[in-house]
Amino acid sequence: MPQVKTHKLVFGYRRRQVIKGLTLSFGTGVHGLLGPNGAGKTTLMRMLATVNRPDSGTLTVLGDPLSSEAGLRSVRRRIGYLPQAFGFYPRFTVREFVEYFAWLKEVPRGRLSDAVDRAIERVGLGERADDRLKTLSGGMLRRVGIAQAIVNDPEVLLLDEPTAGLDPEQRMDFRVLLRDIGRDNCVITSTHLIEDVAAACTAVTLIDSGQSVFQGTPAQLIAAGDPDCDGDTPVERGYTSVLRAFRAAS
Ligand SMILES: Nc1ncnc2c1ncn2[C@@H]1O[C@H](COP(=O)(O)OP(=O)(O)OP(=O)(O)O)[C@@H](O)[C@H]1O
Repeated sequence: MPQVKTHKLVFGYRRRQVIKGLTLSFGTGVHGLLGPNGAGKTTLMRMLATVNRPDSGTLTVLGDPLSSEAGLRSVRRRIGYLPQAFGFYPRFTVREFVEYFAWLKEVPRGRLSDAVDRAIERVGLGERADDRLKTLSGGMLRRVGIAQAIVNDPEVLLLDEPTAGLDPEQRMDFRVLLRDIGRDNCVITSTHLIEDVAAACTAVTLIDSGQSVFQGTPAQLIAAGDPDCDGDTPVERGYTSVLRAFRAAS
């Protein structure tokens, strides 16, 4: 059974509908969530992370339809979420910050210290664990954000543009981490970097104007590519081809 399922999901800001009946399914693996600016990726991620409640439709995470407060609390312990813009306390050290999230996620006290150290090591910040956040670079802060998202070994990991600001070497290390976590869990990562999808994702979801355009494997997206479409790589041509076909049909 997929870890995350949406059925006819609808969400709007005031009267403007931005998610328009999305039916999607995400199982074990690494899912790249693609779409143009304003397509609704962040809004969808916030709903999957249980921050925004859908106006209508159903959202099922880890088998729970999220209809009770107890269900919500238990699901939140089992997911990890890196928001597009995440706030942090500049005077906290890396370790204090990640520890704080481990505590929020109710990681058992006996495992907390090891879980924090492991998360910090996995994002390559072991040497900076005792440095204050205000002394870190933008890319390092992004990695702290990833560390807090994985500290509870989440079964569903939601990452909103995680590679923004990472240097090429870090991006490659990050892909290894994604593949590692995605072997047994469901990882959904939104990105504008199509090459990240081709390199690290086992599945792709493409949305436009709050509607589903494509769900399949990177190979299927590449196969959908029209050689005459814009794009420097096969996967970019697949992206522009399916988007163009969807817009022409609607
Ligand atoms: N807090 C808000 N209030 C009102 N409208 C919003 C709000 N947040 C987003 N929107 C609108 O909802 C739509 C979807 O925005 P969203 O941020 O989800 O898109 P996105 O796909 O993540 O875009 P990007 O790639 O630029 O990050 C856009 O039209 C945006 O202007």
